[in-house]
Amino acid sequence: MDRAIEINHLSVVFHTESGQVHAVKDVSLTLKHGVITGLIGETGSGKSVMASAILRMLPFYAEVSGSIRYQGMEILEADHRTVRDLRRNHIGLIPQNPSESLNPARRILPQTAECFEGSRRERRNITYHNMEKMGLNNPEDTGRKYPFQLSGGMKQRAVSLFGMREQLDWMIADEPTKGLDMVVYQQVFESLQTLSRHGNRGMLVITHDLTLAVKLCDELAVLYEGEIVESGKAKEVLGYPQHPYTRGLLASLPQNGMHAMVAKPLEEVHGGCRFRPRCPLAGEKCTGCHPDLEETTLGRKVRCLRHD
Ligand SMILES: Nc1ncnc2c1ncn2[C@@H]1O[C@H](COP(=O)(O)OP(=O)(O)OP(=O)(O)O)[C@@H](O)[C@H]1O
Ligand code: NI
Repeated sequence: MDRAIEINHLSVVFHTESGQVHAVKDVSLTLKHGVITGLIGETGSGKSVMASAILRMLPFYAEVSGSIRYQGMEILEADHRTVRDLRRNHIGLIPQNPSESLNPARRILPQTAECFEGSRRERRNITYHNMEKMGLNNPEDTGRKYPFQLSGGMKQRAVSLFGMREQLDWMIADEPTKGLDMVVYQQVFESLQTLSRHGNRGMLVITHDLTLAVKLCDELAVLYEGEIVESGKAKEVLGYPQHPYTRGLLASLPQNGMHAMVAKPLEEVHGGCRFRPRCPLAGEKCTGCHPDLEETTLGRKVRCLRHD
């Protein structure tokens, strides 16, 4: 069976005391199994909310609409048991906030070993093995520690084990390389790549790191204010960006001269293109009309009226 995750017209609105937050707006995206899809965009653009929607981890005050299909099932309508099975046996998550995902009162080994199957000893050995793959080079020592005794980068790698269960079909990694030094970064990068290529694992990688995105990902979607503004092959999207926002992200990298984009306005933009207050190309028609995500060349989509 096709193991793709098909997201169609996904919207997420949070109803909070201070008002509504429309975090994801009509996103349609197919995550193909066997390739690595990257999700990039500034802080607050809706990346983690999308991951939570796939895993049905959104809070009760989130209003979710649209569809997320996986193996013939509608995830958004699945019952509790199915959702539990989905998280345990199908789609693993490497969460963005390792501290929130680790139990502060338990040592690392028992809480990571319970992701794996087998006898106590087998689980321990698999855990140590995977810790080493993730650059935790002294696993016995790490396993004995409590979360507060680990650095941020070590905690990040410890929670990575949550996504490494053998039987998982999919792994969603939310900022898997954040805060890692170069050596460890390389190790984590290689284990993600190996897991995708040889571990028969579909993968969605959420990151701020465009260098990681271009090296690791096959496909890429760029989110801006909860909307996809550009998508396609990672090398093409970042090699020849067509949306002014993607260009802005690239121009702000140190190796490209750190040209900062115009700051995001505090007020939400209503009507027309949401990026226009920051856009160097914005013209009159960008105010009147909200652009669709249109296919420009094969497999490439852009949401802009003025792209070339
Ligand atoms: N539980 C929640 N309740 C209310 N609003 C939320 C909640 N979670 C996220 N949001 C809001 O939804 C929007 C998208 O948040 P999200 O965490 O998906 O951003 P992100 O792209 O993952 O950012 P970052 O790169 O900083 O992790 C933000 O405006 C955020 O404040
Ligand atoms: Ni996030």
